Amino acid sequence: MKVNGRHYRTIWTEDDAVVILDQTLFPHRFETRRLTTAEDAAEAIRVMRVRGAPLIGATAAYGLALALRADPSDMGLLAAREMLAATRPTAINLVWALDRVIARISPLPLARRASAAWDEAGRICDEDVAINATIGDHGLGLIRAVAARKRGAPVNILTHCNAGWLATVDWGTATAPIYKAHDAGIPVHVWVDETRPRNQGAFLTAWELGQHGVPHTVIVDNAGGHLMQRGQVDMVIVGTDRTTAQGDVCNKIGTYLKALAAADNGVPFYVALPTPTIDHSVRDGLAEIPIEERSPDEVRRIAGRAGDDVIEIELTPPGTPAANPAFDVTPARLVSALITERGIMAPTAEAIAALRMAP
Ligand SMILES: CSC[C@H]1O[C@H](OP(=O)(O)O)[C@H](O)[C@@H]1O
Repeated sequence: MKVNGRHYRTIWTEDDAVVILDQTLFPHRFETRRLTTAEDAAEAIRVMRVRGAPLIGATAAYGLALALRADPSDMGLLAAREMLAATRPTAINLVWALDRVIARISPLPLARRASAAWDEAGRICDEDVAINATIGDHGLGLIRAVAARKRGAPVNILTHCNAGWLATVDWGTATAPIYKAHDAGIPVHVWVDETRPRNQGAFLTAWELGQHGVPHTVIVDNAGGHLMQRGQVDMVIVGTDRTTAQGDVCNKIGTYLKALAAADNGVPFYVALPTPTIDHSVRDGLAEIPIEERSPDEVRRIAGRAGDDVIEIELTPPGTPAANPAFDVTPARLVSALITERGIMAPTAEAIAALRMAP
C-alpha cells in the first residue's frame, strides 16, 4: 500500500538481501531491516518484526533461500527448515511456505537450489498480493450490500488485531474489503480493537487505516460487545492464522470473544483468509491447533514512544505472574462466512473440501 505517496510491500529484495518493514517500531518509526541470513529471518519472525500468517510464510520462504546460499545440502535444508518452523507454531502458512519451497527445489542440483528457492519465495509473495486483492473484491460485495440500506451512513466494521497489509505482502485479508470499499467511495468506519498485549490493532491497523484515509476508532478489546449491543457494529471481519477442514478458525487471542458477542447480537462475523491458511489435515481446531504461548513479559509491559524513542514500560508490580496465549479458536458454528480468493463460502467441511479441487 502507499505510505507518504510511495508504494510499499511489507517484504522485498534488494541485491542479495531480503528487506522487511520492522513492525516492532510501528507506529512510531517507519524503518526497514535487511535480512541476509536464515537466522535473520528466523529472528524477525520470532520477535514479530514481521507477523501475520501470510507474511510469516513469505519471510520463511526467503529465509530458506538465504539458508541454501550458505549450505544447499539436504542436511542444510533440513536444519534450516527445522529452525524456521520452530519460530512460531500456530500460523499454518509458515510450514506451508517452507514445504512448498522444499518441494520445488529438492529435485534440483545443489548449485541451482538457492536461486530456485529465491524465485519461489518471490512467487509466493506475488501470489499473496493477487489473492488478497481478490479477497477484497469478494468482501466488497458484503460491504456494498450493507451500505445499500444505510442511506449514506457509514458501514461500521469491527476488526481484531491486524489482518491488514502489514500482516501480508500487500492489501491484507480482513482489510482488503475495507480498502476496496473505501476506494469505491462507500462510506466505511472501522472499530479497531487495540488487541492486547502486542497491540497490533492500536499500533498497526490504526496506522494502516490512517495512512489510507479510512475513518476508524481505536477501542479497548472489551468494548466490542458493548458496541454490538447498541447496534453500532454492522459486521465483524477478522483474519486467521489457521482454519481447519471443518471451518474452525484460529486467530489472535480475543477473536472468540468477539464471535460470541456477534452471535449474541445477530452481527455477521466474517473471516477473511487466503486458502493457504486452511489446514486440511486438522478438523477440530480446539483439539488440534497448537496455540503459541508467548513471553509473559508481553503482558507485563507495553511499548510506546517517549520523545523520539520507542521504549517499554512496566505495567504490573515486579514479578507479577502472567500468562500470554497468543491465539484462540472460534468454532465454525460462530462464523457467518469465510471470504477467500475463491469466493465467499459457509464454514463447512463440504465447502472447504471443495477448495482442494482445482479452481
Ligand atoms: C492475515 S493473518 C493475520 C493474523 O496474524 C495475527 O497474529 P500475529 O500478529 O501474532 O502474527 C493475527 O492473528 C491476525 O489475525
